[in-house]
Amino acid sequence: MKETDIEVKGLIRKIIDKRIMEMKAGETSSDDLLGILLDSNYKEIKRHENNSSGLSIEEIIEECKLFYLAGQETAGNMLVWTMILLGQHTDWQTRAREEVLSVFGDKIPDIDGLNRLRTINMIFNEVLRLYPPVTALRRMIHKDTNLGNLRLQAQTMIQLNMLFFHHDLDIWGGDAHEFNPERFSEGVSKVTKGQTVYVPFGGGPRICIRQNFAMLEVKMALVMILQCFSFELSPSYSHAPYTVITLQPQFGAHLILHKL
Ligand code: HEM
Repeated sequence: MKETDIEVKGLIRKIIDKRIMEMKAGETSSDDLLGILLDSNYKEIKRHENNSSGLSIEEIIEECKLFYLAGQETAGNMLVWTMILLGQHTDWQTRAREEVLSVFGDKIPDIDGLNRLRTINMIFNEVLRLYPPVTALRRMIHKDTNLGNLRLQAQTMIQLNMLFFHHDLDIWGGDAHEFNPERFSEGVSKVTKGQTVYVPFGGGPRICIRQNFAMLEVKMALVMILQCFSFELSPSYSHAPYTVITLQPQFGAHLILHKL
C-alpha cells in the first residue's frame, strides 16, 4: 500500500511539474481540474507575494488523489453495474433507449435533455440501491452516546453498512433483492417515506460533493452507449459482487454489444 502510494504520488508530481513548466512558459492550462487548481493557486501565491499562502505541491497531490479515487472508481462502477443490469433486464434497456431516442434522436446529448430522462433516473436509483459503489459509511463518535440499548464511547469508529438499509424487506418490500426501477417512479422520498435509508452518496455534512456531477457523467456515457449499441450479458458472465474499496463485479462484466 505504501509503495503504491509513493508510486501514485510520483506520477502525479510529474504531471504537475510539467504543467507548472508550461504555465511558466506562458501556456494556458486551466481547461481541466488540475489546470484550474494550479492556475488559481499560482494567482493566490502571487497576490500575497509569498509561498506560504495557497496550497503546497503535497496538498495539490492529495487533492488530485482524492478526486481521482473518489470520482473515477465510483462512477465507473456505477456505469458497469448499470450495463450488467440492463444486459440482464433487456425490457428496461429497451425502455431506456426509447426515452433516449425520443429526447435526443442520434444527436449528442445536452444538459437540458439529460435532466429530463425520467426512466434513466429511475434505473440509476435502482442500480445504486442494489449495487452502491461505496458500501459503507464511517463515522467517529465524538461524545459518549446512547443508541437504543448500546452505549457508544467517544472516539469509537462506527461503520454503517448501506447494503443492509438498501436491501431491507421492511422498507423496500418482498422484492427488495430484485431489480425493479418502477419502485422509484414517484421519487426517492415517496418510497423511503422520508427515512434516511437510501444513502448511495452518504449523508449529512460529508455527503458526496459531486453527486450531481456523477449522475450527469454516467448518464451522458449511458445515453451515448444506448444510442449506438444494444447489449446483453454473455453466458460467460459470473455474478460475484465483491468489495475492493468499491463494489465491483469480481470476474468482470462480460457483455456482448451489437451495433445498432
Ligand atoms: C456514482 C458515483 C459516486 C458515488 C456512489 C459516491 C459516493 C460517495 C460517498 C458514499 C461518499 C461518503 C459520504 C459520507 O461519508 O457521508 C463520498 C464522498 C466524496 N465524494 Fe463521492 N461518489 C461518487 C462520485 C464522486 C465524484 C465523481 C467525485 C469527484 C469528482 C466525488 C468526490 C467525493 C469527495 C471529494 C468526497 C468526500 C467528501 C467529504 O469528505 O467531505 N464523488 N462519495
